[in-house]
Amino acid sequence: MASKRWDIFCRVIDNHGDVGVCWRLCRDLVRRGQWARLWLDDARALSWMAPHCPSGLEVHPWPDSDWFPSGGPGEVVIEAFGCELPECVKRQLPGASTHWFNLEYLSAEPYVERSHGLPSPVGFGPAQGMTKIFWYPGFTTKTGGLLRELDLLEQQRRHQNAAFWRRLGVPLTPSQPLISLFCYPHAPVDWLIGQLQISTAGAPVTVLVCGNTVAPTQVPSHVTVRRLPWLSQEDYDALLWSCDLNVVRGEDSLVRAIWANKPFLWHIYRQDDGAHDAKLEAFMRLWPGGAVTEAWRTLWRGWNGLIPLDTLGPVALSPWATPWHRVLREQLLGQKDLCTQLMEAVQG
Ligand SMILES: Cc1cn([C@H]2C[C@H](O)[C@@H](COP(=O)(O)OP(=O)(O)O[C@H]3O[C@@H](C)[C@H](O)[C@@H](O)[C@H]3O)O2)c(=O)[nH]c1=O
Repeated sequence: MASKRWDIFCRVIDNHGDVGVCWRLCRDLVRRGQWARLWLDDARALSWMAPHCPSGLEVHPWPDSDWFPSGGPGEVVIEAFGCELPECVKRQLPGASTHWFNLEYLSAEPYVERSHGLPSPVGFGPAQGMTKIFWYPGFTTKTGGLLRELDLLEQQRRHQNAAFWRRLGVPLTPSQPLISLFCYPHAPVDWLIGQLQISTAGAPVTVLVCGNTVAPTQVPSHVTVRRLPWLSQEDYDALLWSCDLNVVRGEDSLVRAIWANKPFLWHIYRQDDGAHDAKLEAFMRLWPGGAVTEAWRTLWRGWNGLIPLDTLGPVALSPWATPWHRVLREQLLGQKDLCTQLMEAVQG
């Protein structure tokens, strides 16, 4: 496809998912020969998430109300997660840009298929006459898809665990399970560590505490807890490939946990109106049936506070290799990734 100029706008709400998704998208676009500019109101997280900027990709501060570079916006403009475009950009859209997308949050709920691709014609204001398209990432062929680099499987094949752990300074103990832990502060982390003791019958386990995750306080002697610094996004992805069980949070890490091909536990972003409940259930409906899968659903509900933990009884987290995550991954690998779909949408 011919090279186009893409402008992606993102305002950081909290945490790192918004920047994480936009950076990933930009990176993927430039790897496919596109030009991308990422406009951020808070770029601090990029210092660890993205220490290297690939050529073809520029990061800029959020444009102020009356300044935008000469040349105007690119052919494709993406406002991420409903962030309102700056006035100066809106004014220049007609005539400059042929495509305008609002990239939405990821969900497996049914509204995603209904809403993906819906046009919103702008009837007044500086961008009058333009049409904004709602782009919903998702888990079915009727949605905008998931971010997945074209060479992801090749990268995973080439990945060398031992060298990776050496670089991270994590000592390896043969056959000792490794667990990555990335979750919100309200997660019942001590409970999880207690369950590990049951699952492994007291055999040694290493828990790698990621980012700003609160470390467990009640640590039995067979559990080693190590804190990792914020890693680059590429290293974080590789961490998920290298662990035996991944605990992830938010949406970007969820997708990466799926691609990692390892069992995982999702700590969903909690919403005040309780909307996360339906979102979690919708995601778990993607899984295949069976008793083991059902046990994992119960575990996920407990971990996310949807059912009381004391009704769960001991939870067997092992064997680590439960089949449901593999089935899901295989199914999703057969679908077109988000970047391919977006590029096809703007072709011509
Ligand atoms: C732990 C870690 C994460 N990361 C990256 C992976 C992801 O791109 C990003 C984390 O984003 P998420 O997984 O989505 O979790 P998050 O909790 O940080 O982001 C959240 O932000 C809220 C505003 C959204 O509404 C939520 O839905 C969610 O996206 O950080 C690293 O690059 N290095 C690290 O060491």
